[in-house]
Amino acid sequence: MTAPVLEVQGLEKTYGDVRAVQGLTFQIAPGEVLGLVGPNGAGKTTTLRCLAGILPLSAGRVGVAGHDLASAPVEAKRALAFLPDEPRLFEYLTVWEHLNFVARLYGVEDWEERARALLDEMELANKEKALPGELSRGMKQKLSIACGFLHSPRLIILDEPLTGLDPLAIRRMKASLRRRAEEGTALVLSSHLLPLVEELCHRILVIAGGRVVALGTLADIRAHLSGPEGAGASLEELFIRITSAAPEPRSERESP
Ligand SMILES: Nc1ncnc2c1ncn2[C@@H]1O[C@H](COP(=O)(O)OP(=O)(O)OP(=O)(O)O)[C@@H](O)[C@H]1O
Repeated sequence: MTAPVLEVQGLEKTYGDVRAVQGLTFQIAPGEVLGLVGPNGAGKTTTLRCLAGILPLSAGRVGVAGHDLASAPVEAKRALAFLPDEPRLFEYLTVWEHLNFVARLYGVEDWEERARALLDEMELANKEKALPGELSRGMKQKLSIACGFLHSPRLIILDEPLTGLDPLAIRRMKASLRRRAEEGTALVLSSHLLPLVEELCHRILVIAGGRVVALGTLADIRAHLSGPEGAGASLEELFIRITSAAPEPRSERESP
């Protein structure tokens, strides 16, 4: 069996006395796309930020491409890209300078050729000299994604990747993500757009109240949760059924 790109074991994150995420354990293989879905406040963003090494875990471990995120953070982070829902750009760097900066950070040697290809792919080829202030919301999102793809990460973590994109850009972005998965990149994708998750993801992790309530293919989740009568249920129908009974995030003052 190929080694997993992402290994998560017993991930737990508390903020003060709020247990935002607990007992999260899963693995992702190369080329696999995992969808992370759950109601508002379920713990999705917290989970993604823990996987990216932005938030320290309260308990558990995360391994990326065989590197432990706590004991070998540089190696682990070198293997991943995190694309938050709000693009974060440098106000005084142009589009091209962003790519140059990222290339230098990650030591990408043939970056100019890759950067040009990515700008073409993201339809930003005529914006090389533009500053972020001159870009639309969707263009900023595309630049952030181009920066994330530049070092060919083994794992791409995306929070609501389609926010702000127009219908054509959405179609192209889905194709870009699918292509990277076919090339062996593992993806974790969090979204409230359930048809997107249904379309792109091989497996789906449903989280509610900080806990995993379902993990598997859509067919697994259907079979497990809805019985024969729900055989044709969409992810949206299953989601509503699963999460309407799920708990709120727990306070540590409550009993476990
Ligand atoms: N910085 C913080 N300090 C304290 N509590 C936090 C913090 N960030 C998140 N929380 C709490 O942790 C829980 C999980 O929040 P999180 O943002 O991970 O949820 P989410 O699934 O991403 O929600 P949404 O779909 O609304 O974006 C919530 O109860 C939230 O109030």
